[in-house]
Amino acid sequence: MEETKPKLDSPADLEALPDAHLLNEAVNSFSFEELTATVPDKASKGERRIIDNVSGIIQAGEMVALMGPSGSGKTTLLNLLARRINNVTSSGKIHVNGDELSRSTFRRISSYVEQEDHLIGSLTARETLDFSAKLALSRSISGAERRRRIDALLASFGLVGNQTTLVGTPIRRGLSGGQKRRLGVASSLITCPKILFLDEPTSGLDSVASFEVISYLKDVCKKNRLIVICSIHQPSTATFNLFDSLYLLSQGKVCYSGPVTETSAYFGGLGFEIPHFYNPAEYLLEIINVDFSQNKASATEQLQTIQSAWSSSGELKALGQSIATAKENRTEVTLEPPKTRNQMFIPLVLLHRSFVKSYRDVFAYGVRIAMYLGLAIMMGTVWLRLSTHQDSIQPFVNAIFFGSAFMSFMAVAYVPAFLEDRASFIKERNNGLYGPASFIVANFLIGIPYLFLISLLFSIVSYWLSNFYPSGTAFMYWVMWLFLDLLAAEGLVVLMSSIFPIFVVALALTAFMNGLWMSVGGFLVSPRILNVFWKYWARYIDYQAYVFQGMMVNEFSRRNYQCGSDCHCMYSTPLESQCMIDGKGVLEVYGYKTGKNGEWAGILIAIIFAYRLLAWAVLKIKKT
Ligand SMILES: Nc1ncnc2c1ncn2[C@@H]1O[C@H](COP(=O)(O)OP(=O)(O)OP(=O)(O)O)[C@@H](O)[C@H]1O
Repeated sequence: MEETKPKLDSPADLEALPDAHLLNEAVNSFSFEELTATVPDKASKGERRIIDNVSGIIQAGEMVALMGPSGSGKTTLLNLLARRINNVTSSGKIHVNGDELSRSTFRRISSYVEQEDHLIGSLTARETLDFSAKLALSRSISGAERRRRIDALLASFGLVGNQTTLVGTPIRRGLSGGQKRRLGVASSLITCPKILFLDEPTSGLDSVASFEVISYLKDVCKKNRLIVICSIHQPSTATFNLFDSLYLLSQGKVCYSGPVTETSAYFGGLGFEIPHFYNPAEYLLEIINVDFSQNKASATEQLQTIQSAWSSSGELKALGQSIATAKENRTEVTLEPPKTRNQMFIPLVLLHRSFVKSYRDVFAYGVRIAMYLGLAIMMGTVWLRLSTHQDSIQPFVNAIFFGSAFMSFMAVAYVPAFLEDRASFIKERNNGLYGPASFIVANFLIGIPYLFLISLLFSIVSYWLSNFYPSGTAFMYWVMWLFLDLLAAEGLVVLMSSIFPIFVVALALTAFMNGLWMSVGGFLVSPRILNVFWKYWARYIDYQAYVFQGMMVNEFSRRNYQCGSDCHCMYSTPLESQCMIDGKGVLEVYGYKTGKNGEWAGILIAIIFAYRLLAWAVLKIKKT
């Protein structure tokens, strides 16, 4: 049915502030020829074309919809056009102003907005744009100019009234779905791209919110001569009519490409009259859809008729002519020389952003602080006021194991927060904002104060309640071991989640690795009798082993324990004649030497850096 055109939130929002920086003067046309993508086909053991010979040309100021039934190849085509494809075999040519551009120049003039927003929920709309601007823009751009650009973008996308509203987290409601989408688009415009790709910018939105997103986008596109290409599922009539051109795909082939205003005449000419009061997008999708048809054979025949009509159409010939003319009149894309960004400044901006997130988003660190405090109270009350009688020796050892191994095991709670940060990083890296080194450095630095706070709080509660060796120095050593333990455990989470950025897999693998380190760490099986397979490699890179032995030495190197009234000592040490056990005797059973704190702390620091370095290497290689 024909819908009425929804109204925008506030027409005043559309009175955008001057946004001359967005004006595209460099790109006049974007053309592509004979784009084809193939994937291996398991059924035929051959290849399957998922994009088949697609050509087109888009002029500056034009907003284009890539439309088609589910699985028709919209996302693949969008990724091909954006030169982001990396898991299919592709061929064809892409030109800007009739010229072939290098990948790096293409990156500079284009931006990609993914379906998932990957916005940081605990930032306000304005802060989101401000951090994007700080990351993207050269420091030679003044603060006043940056604020002017942000004001212009907020106004252009109707977000002035919501600039101080949080994006929203699972427990704090923030912007609406449509406002979030508009903010995501606005933040991708901070780098002033000339060509903007959007993957289903209206998915998950109702028709009013979808209309708003697209109409704000159209306004910005027209005013600034941008090229905007959106894949879109099934727009309402009002939204469909906002687009200038349509690329209609089915089974990877073009069924029509050209002005939206001419679709009705074109399909009418083929005998597919779009009924009055019917959503044209819905009708077009219906006539080219084979999957949901009752009669597959006749639907396939109909689709083939439409596709062959297009391939022999005058419109396609005219399109080929326009592409050829653009190539003949090739003009160079002239851009200002790239302004260098201060690479030292980027980790600081990321650090600042993570800091804001960490104190606003209870899930980032708040939940973990509470969890560790709970564990500290549990540990302190279970191993409550242990004495220096020999009966407490084993409970002390057990408590040390719990304090080191279990604490590092619980670092898996960091997986979701890291995956969220990683997703933001991938999006921002793909849009050329910063690389994995800045991300890893900032992520490491922001964790330090929080992990130190967790170590200190945990120790204050549990150390004294359990009655570990009561001296200030021993307490500080304990805090140090725990702190290094948590830094290494977090490094392991970062590494595993970088390799396998899927929540359940990252969680399972981190837990598996920690389980392994726990098993070979020295408590469950004494290093003296650990089998050679594990003994000669795993133990040396097991961060938990160094923490365990450091804490053991901290407790047992300076304390003696009473054997009780019957003078039957569990450990034979030189103090046996005095009915006492020298704590060093306990260490001997485990094979731990004293005086090696510096060496062990050094190895732990090396392991911490190795985890981060490996994570950096993984992020450098893995692009998605
Ligand atoms: N890397 C790949 N390997 C194998 N098949 C692929 C790959 N990428 C896409 N395909 C297949 O290509 C076809 C087109 O996929 P694409 O995601 O581009 O369609 P779409 O129109 O965007 O679908 P939807 O609207 O459901 O998101 C689908 O059949 C999909 O399964």
